[in-house]
Amino acid sequence: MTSRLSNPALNFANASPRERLAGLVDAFCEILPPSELQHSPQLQALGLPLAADDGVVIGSGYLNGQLLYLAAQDGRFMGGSVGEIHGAKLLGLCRLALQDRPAALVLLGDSGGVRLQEANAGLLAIAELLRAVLEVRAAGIPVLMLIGGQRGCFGGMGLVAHSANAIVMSANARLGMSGPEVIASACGRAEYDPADQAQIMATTGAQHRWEQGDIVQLLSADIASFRAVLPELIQRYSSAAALTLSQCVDEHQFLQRRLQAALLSDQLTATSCTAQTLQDDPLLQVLMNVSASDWKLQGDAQLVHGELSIAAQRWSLIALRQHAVIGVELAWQMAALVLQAVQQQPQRPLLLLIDTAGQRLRRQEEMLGLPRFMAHLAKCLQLARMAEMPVLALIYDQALSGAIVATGMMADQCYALEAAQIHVMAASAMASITGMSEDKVHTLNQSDPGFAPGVEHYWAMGGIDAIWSQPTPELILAALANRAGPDRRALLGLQRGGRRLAQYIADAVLSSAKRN
Ligand SMILES: O=C(O)CCCC[C@@H]1SC[C@@H]2NC(=O)N[C@@H]21
Repeated sequence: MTSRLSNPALNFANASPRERLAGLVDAFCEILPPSELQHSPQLQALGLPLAADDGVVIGSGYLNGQLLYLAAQDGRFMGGSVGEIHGAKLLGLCRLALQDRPAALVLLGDSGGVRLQEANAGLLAIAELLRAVLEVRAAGIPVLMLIGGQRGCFGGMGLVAHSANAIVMSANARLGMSGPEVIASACGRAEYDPADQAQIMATTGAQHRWEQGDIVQLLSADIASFRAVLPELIQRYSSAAALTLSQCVDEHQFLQRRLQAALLSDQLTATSCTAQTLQDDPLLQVLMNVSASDWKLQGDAQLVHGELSIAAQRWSLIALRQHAVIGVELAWQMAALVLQAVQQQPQRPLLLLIDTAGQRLRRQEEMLGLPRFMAHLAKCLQLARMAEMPVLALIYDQALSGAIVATGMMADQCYALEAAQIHVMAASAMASITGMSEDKVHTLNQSDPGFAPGVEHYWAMGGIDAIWSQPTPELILAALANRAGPDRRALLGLQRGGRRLAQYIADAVLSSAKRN
């Protein structure tokens, strides 16, 4: 008789993460099995439930004799959300994959994204995971995303899903960026009603994603169906795992057709931007501080782009202004600029100046697949870095959620001005999603480094390279000369004392696997 733990006939949505993994591969072996060391201190401090695996199971198994590394999120624990430990287990697994070269890395996404109770560490964990997944792919190892849980895959995990080589979903599952609660808390229930299941499925459900071409297979709900598609997918992507320029160009054209079909703009504004037109905009001060002359800039109310000189060096520039809100159009337009720079000026460094109020909270954005557009932008930035094009980011005002993960946090180095702020989401939405009172959220936002939007907390956690009082050409050129190699954010968080567990846990994954 098949034990319950390895029964592929089980319904994927109702099965636990360990049941899903045991049914998906042979001889699943868990790395970093449950222990009190994985209890989240932040959840403990808030008096919330704890899990001895922090809501994610990682390990290895075999399929047709091939070694696979796998991770399964537990949507039943804190919505499968990614906190410091949860994220570090996934990061450690990616690093282990780079070292051991399995036939594929298989992620079973079941998550609302950033764990809001660990907002700052969760946001950084997603940024690290997004980059790590692309590094696994760059090493020639396919990354496959399987979505069949009750939670679906949302927020930052929606970005991670779209950074994989392929996504498969069962018909019950959902994939998106902002869920109905988040959108309704910002725009009202008339925009998106959390009680309207039919509307939710039509907006983010697997059938809609399949019809749009966002996923490669639509499956029935049993674990066996997921198992059955893996060999062909592994084979299909084993010689085409890495991100390439032609893939990014194809994706860009595919998304352009989607924008055109929705009658949305795929045009970059050609209106010239001068000191006069930018008057009273904080962006102007930043530009004047770093570059005395020789600007060739165009743009509109949200996006300025072009080229300028910093000391003797010519730079490409992409600047978000006036708390720009990133929806599908703006994400696509920014990706167009990055691709253009990679193709036409690869020797020039790229400067990203960031002021964003986050992702656009609208139902239509979800229909059109906002996380796919934002992941495309992130992938184009990764492509630039892979092409040895230096990418520097400076947050000069606001930065929120997926919008900073897909932009500044994809740069080689990310700096911030003293007065800048980085948030995961607005306090009212945070309260409505977590069930905390708005007063409690405000108190935490004032006092708790895990929540507070001050950039000093992100510096202490390793997410910001340095905080500048004023940008100067000297600082920018020194940053360029000091271009970072592999992602050291977790290590910096440990060294600076603001985020100790991420590096410990990622290292523990590597060393515990060696002992097995
Ligand atoms: O589970 C859902 O239905 C929706 C989850 C919404 C996730 C929000 S969107 C902004 C923030 N970033 C994340 O990664 N998660 C939250």
